[in-house]
Amino acid sequence: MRLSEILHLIPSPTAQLAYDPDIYSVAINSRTVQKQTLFFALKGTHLNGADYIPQALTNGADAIISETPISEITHSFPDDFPILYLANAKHLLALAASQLAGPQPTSIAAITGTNGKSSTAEFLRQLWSLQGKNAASLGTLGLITNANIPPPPSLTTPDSISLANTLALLAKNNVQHVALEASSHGLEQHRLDGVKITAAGFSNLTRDHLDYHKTIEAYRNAKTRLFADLLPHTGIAAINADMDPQTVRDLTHIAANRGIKLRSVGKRGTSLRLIHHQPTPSGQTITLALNGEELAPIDLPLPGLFQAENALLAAAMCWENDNTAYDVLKLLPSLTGVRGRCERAVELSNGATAYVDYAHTPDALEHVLASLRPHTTGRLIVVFGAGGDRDRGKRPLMGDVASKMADIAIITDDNPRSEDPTLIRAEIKAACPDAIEIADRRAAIAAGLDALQAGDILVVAGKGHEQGQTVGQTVLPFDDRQVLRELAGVA
Ligand SMILES: CC(=O)N[C@H]1[C@@H](OP(=O)(O)OP(=O)(O)OC[C@H]2O[C@@H](n3ccc(=O)[nH]c3=O)[C@H](O)[C@@H]2O)O[C@H](CO)[C@@H](O)[C@@H]1O[C@H](C)C(=O)N[C@@H](C)C(=O)N[C@H](CCC(=O)O)C(=O)O
Ligand SMILES: Nc1ncnc2c1ncn2[C@@H]1O[C@H](COP(=O)(O)OP(=O)(O)OP(=O)(O)O)[C@@H](O)[C@H]1O
Ligand SMILES: N[C@H](CCC[C@H](N)C(=O)O)C(=O)O
Ligand SMILES: [Mg+2]
Repeated sequence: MRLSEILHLIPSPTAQLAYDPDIYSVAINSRTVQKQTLFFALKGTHLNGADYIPQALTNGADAIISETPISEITHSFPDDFPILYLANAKHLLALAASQLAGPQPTSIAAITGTNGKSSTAEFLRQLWSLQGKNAASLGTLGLITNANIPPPPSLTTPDSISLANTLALLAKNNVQHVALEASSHGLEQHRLDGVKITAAGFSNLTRDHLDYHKTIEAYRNAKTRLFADLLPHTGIAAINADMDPQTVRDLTHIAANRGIKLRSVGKRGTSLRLIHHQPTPSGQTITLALNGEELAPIDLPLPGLFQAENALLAAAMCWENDNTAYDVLKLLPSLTGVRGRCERAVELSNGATAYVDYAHTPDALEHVLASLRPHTTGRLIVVFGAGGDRDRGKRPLMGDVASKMADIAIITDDNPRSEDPTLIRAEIKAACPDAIEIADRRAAIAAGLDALQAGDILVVAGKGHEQGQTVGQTVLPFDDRQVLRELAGVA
């Protein structure tokens, strides 16, 4: 593809090119640049890609698009070398990456929200598979597919180049239905701008990631981009109507302005209204109304109201038109739980149980504890911490939730990353003074298990499916479920 063709992917390109090279690939990291590569020198969170232009040139870059004005770049270039300034090059990068990677799957559903993205994406993949479709999901849990495709780098929403390449590979392998997680970082950084989204879902918006977005409004605006900028007006749009009223108002407004028909689910939903949910030993029985018509109760083999909300959102993103909705709802009893999400890990001989859950926000912790409370006849015990190098403001809020909703709270380490774990624990404990503090996660889980009596439930929260604990730069092997099983003697 000629550089000029790439530039024409956005409106009104102003560049005059003295030389118009043939471009085979795009790169955002100077280290991955090869010949015939267009290097995007992006302004990052920590570094400036413009500082790596010399390396990109040494590696054979044939053209550069820079988010730093050319006048500020000290490096000299060969005559006629195409280097162009674009204040926000990430949008063009995403478009170029998808053009170069090739066709994408025909149905791509993207889910955003603070909590529930991975679960909803995975439920949607399962629903499609149960319909006999070759489906995949992509997000925090990695790439889940039958196709033999290398996974993209482990982000919830991969960078736009990896994303475009993965989608093209899925399409080549005849996987035409893909459920993607759209993280707020990914949306804000335009990682999804080149994805041909056919359905969008919004689960909820509560506190997280304010270290990055600074304000809840900026965080909400990043997420609503999925509906405002990325979903075509003909696409399927589904929201959880029970989330915070401001986000519901914003999404309703966006949908009305763009002529998008919103499907809404939940207790306040109109497309799929949750009339009643009754916990059962293995999950819950839910009663729904589909477009106002009450249906026979459905057995959902997943515990917790939040799991019902995620399953309903997935269902609403799955049916193509109202006539096929009922067929999709018939599949709900066949859903299976998602790894590390309210996952029953151990059942002790005295009948007490231990769950692993990925709650790492105040709202998630509240939901998982509220969900498991009806399943206990005894006490609810929680082992939890908070990640380092992430939103500090959520720590006391998580402490507050634990102190109010659990009978015993044990504060331990999550992924401290570059922070001092003692200080992270202290920030949580400030709002949870009665908690027991045990730094070592394995010892904390052991203490939780030791405390279990008949009828009690232990929730080990925060790390879900994760296979490691990041301390400094080192990732130590750690799997909450495996540790629980080893300690309980059922490994
Ligand atoms: C804070 C953040 O989101 N950073 C992401 C961002 O990196 P960045 O642009 O800030 O990188 P930078 O280190 O400042 O470097 C600037 C530029 O210099 C380039 N460079 C740098 C070094 C070099 O030798 N040569 C070179 O060219 C870099 O490639 C980059 O283009 O863009 C990169 C490519 O897309 C991402 O890999 C990177 O994710 C980092 C690893 C990360 O930890 N991100 C987390 C916070 C994240 O995105 N999380 C969300 C999930 C959140 C949720 O759970 O809801 C996610 O989607 O995973
Ligand atoms: N609909 C929901 N409402 C509130 N909390 C939820 C909801 N769904 C999931 N949770 C909580 O959030 C945790 C993470 O769920 P999930 O992995 O599906 O979310 P996510 O949005 O993908 O998270 P991440 O941002 O880490 O990728 C769950 O283990 C549970 O504690
Ligand atoms: N995607 C989330 C995952 C958090 C998981 C938790 N275990 C932590 O380390 O904080 C984040 O990057 O904020
Ligand atoms: Mg996720």
